Amino acid sequence: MTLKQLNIAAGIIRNSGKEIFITQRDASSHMAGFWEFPGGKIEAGETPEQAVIRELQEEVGIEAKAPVLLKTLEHRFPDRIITLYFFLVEDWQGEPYGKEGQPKRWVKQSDLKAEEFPPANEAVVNALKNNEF
Ligand SMILES: Nc1nc2c([nH]c(=O)n2[C@@H]2O[C@H](COP(=O)(O)OP(=O)(O)OP(=O)(O)O)[C@@H](O)[C@H]2O)c(=O)[nH]1
Ligand SMILES: [Mg+2]
Repeated sequence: MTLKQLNIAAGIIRNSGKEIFITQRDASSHMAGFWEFPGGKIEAGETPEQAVIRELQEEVGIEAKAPVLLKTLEHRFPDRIITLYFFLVEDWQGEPYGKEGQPKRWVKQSDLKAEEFPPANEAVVNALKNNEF
């Protein structure tokens, strides 16, 4: 069996009150119903940074400025292997919203719950909860 290999860039959008903007994955998508850091697939010819900037425009309607790469990790799902690039975004223009109609909320960093996110997010969510970033 060959597993799909995907490269994903996601943005951890954090405001000055240490709240993080998260969105809920569509019922028809992989990891449906889980909450996520907005983002998506890195396209051919794009850097991870270019991809996170584009995805945040498309999904939540902001212009991210100077995203900072926090963590890169690989996760094997039953049907795919993904490499995730997590960026911290603390500077942006616009107000993030669910541009594709997806539910969204701001959550205090300390109130994040790893079990609400796909399993690949566990380490980064726990690091945020523990104030490592
Ligand atoms: N955006 C995002 N994706 C994540 C996270 N954690 C995680 O495992 N993923 C997985 O990474 C992949 C992201 O792909 P996506 O569905 O967002 O891709 P995309 O925005 O390019 O969507 P499209 O395929 O509809 O164009 C999915 O398999 C998703 O389950 C996360 O925190 N944010
Ligand atoms: Mg996406």
